Amino acid sequence: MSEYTLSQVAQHKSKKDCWLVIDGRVLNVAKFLEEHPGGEEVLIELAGKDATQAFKEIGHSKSAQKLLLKYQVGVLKGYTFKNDADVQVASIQEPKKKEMSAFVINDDHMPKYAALVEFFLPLLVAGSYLSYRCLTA
Ligand code: HEM
Repeated sequence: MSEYTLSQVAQHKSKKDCWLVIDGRVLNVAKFLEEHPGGEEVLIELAGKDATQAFKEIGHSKSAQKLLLKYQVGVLKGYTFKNDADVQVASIQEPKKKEMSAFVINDDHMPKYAALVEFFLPLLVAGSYLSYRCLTA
């Protein structure tokens, strides 16, 4: 993946050649300008600059974060990613894994436990009631 300095990114600030940086990723958003739900103006205003803060302040969704990857043309020179260049992908996929493991626990253990309680609890109640009636008769 190519590396660019911020001054190299700054040379791409026209509507037809519109680059910006988000989280150390260099993005060419020229083809995304018209599609952006937040309008093209905000992107053009930040063209050639680091738009990380603005992007985060909006609270963009997970799908918006994934969309960043589609427009990536390189990485910012000197930017240190937490793990590796794909840290963003990893952090996007992480919640999915957590959802899956929670789902497996729910699906696997809880119903068995619940079935046991559902079966024995009424028997216990009925048994206790009958014993009480026999003893007090
Ligand atoms: C390549 C970079 C960007 C992508 C892929 C992107 C994508 C999106 C998407 C998919 C949405 C719809 C809402 C959501 O899913 O969160 C959105 C909304 C929006 N975006 Fe971006 N965006 C980018 C950069 C920016 C930047 C740099 C700004 C700067 C301020 C910005 C401002 C907004 C605003 C104001 C909205 C509308 C929020 C609303 O109406 O609730 N976006 N963007």
